[in-house]
Amino acid sequence: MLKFEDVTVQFAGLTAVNKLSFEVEQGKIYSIIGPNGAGKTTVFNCISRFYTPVSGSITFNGEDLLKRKPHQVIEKGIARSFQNVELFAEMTVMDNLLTGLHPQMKKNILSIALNLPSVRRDEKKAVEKAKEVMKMLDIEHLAEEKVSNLAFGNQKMVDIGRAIMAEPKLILLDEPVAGMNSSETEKISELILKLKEELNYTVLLIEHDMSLIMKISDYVTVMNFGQKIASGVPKEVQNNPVVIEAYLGVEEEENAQLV
Ligand SMILES: Nc1ncnc2c1ncn2[C@@H]1O[C@H](COP(=O)(O)OP(=O)(O)OP(=O)(O)O)[C@@H](O)[C@H]1O
Repeated sequence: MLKFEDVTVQFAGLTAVNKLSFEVEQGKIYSIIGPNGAGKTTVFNCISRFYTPVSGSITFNGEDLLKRKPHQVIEKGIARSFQNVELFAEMTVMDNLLTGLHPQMKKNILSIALNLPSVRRDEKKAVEKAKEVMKMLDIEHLAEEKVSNLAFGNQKMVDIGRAIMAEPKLILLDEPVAGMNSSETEKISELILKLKEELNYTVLLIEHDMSLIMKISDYVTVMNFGQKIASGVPKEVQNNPVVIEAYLGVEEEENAQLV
């Protein structure tokens, strides 16, 4: 579904991503892990088209993603949540979710101004959809709360909910459980599995929480200093000495494990 081939990203002499190649298969949970500054978020920013690689190619369902602009990436079916929640703080949860609506459901300005029946019908559908998403996230009771009044864990839920509103084919989740407590983390873990198993989403996940990664990922790629240093199913990666060394910065005994 998503293919990176030899992708390199540089910022004024710093190589943030170095000849990175990987492929994400449809319907799987694919995780990218690595120490701070490894280049993980830069990978997401390339997919979202905020950054342009200096070389390499990125394709989505066979189409060259690098020819697309950020809003076209969303139209192609790729939505994301952000590491540092990016929401409209002074708007309600419901209104924030509505901003994530699939682009096809957004009507042109003229039909909105004329308040056409079709617009009213779509509005109703959109509100129903937002209610469904809130139910899935267990935040229905917060619908009319201002985002700025919410605890951080709930703000993250809304951020993920907004991405789900677009009904993406591929969802990019950047550290979805960072700053969450264990019950919130459990909720997100169940949600990600549900997205895959019930809604057939493909998930690309960046996360530092190793137990979550090991529990829900189908496949893991490990980055360090912009490069892929290992990849495989969770068990393979977990026992790989190169990975352990990258995380700990020191050689560990043979049977050392990440979790
Ligand atoms: N817009 C930018 N301008 C300059 N340098 C950048 C920019 N974006 C990222 N970098 C640098 O690229 C490198 C990779 O950053 P990136 O945010 O992708 O790492 P990361 O693996 O997501 O880290 P973390 O786990 O801490 O979020 C870092 O050295 C970072 O400072």
